[in-house]
Amino acid sequence: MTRAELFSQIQKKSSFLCVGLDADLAKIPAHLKSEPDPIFSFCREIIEETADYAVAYKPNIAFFEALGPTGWETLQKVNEIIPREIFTIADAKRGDIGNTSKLYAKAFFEQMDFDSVTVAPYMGADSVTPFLEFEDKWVILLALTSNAGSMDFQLIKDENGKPLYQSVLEKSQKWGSPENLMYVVGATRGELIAEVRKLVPDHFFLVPGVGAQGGSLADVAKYGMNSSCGLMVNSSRGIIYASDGKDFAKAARQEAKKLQEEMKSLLEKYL
Ligand SMILES: O=C(O)c1cc(=O)[nH]c(=O)n1[C@@H]1O[C@H](COP(=O)(O)O)[C@@H](O)[C@H]1O
Repeated sequence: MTRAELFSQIQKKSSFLCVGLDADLAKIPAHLKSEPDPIFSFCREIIEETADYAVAYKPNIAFFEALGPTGWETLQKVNEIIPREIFTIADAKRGDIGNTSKLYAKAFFEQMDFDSVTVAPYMGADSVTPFLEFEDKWVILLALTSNAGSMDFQLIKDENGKPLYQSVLEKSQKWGSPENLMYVVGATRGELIAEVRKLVPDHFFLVPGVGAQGGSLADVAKYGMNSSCGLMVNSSRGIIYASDGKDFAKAARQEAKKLQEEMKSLLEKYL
């Protein structure tokens, strides 16, 4: 998917919502457990009920890998039922020496036809660029993550006072462009999102951390929105586990709708 196509969908739906498919067998409603593929049934209903409000879906690969070989088949099936105009993110956080990264890229872009994959920058240019060689496919590079552990490395300052995440942003911009490279910036980072936006004015950000992790959607829009929106804000547990009863998908729809309505007013305010 191109950047223009993504932006046009954001405008059409008045939404920049990414629904995170962190589908955990231990948390899905009990009545689904007798289905032949409970995780697929769960994701299918969630997708059907939230597709009107979502511009992206982000299956977190760990939740599928943890099921063993059948988990990969489930992931493939889930990706195939996501409507084609909706952006898909394989949240796999990959990155390795070049020839290995190339095969990770083939797995997610060719075997499974995801639009994007999350990649860790730690191993540097040759671990990331193999993912950037696929037409209309995207790397979403971890920049400033939402978790407490982001302090351990990302916020460490060099001798000039520059935090590591800023070096990641500066250097990695040379590897790709706003047409094939996005950044993960946690919603829990508040005003630091503005610092990131200053360094990368045009790139899209994937912003996890609203909902269960407590980040503020209003702050994300205030500090991070650009003239093409430039944001996809993810919520996983806050949407998909809104209810653990038979009404789980309808409850997910309500949560997605609530976020979309807030996003609509933020788009009207800042775009
Ligand atoms: O790359 C990510 O998606 C990600 C980066 C980050 O900094 N923080 C973060 O929470 N995530 C992912 O975003 C999702 C957040 O889920 P919820 O907290 O349930 O909304 C999970 O799939 C995380 O793996």
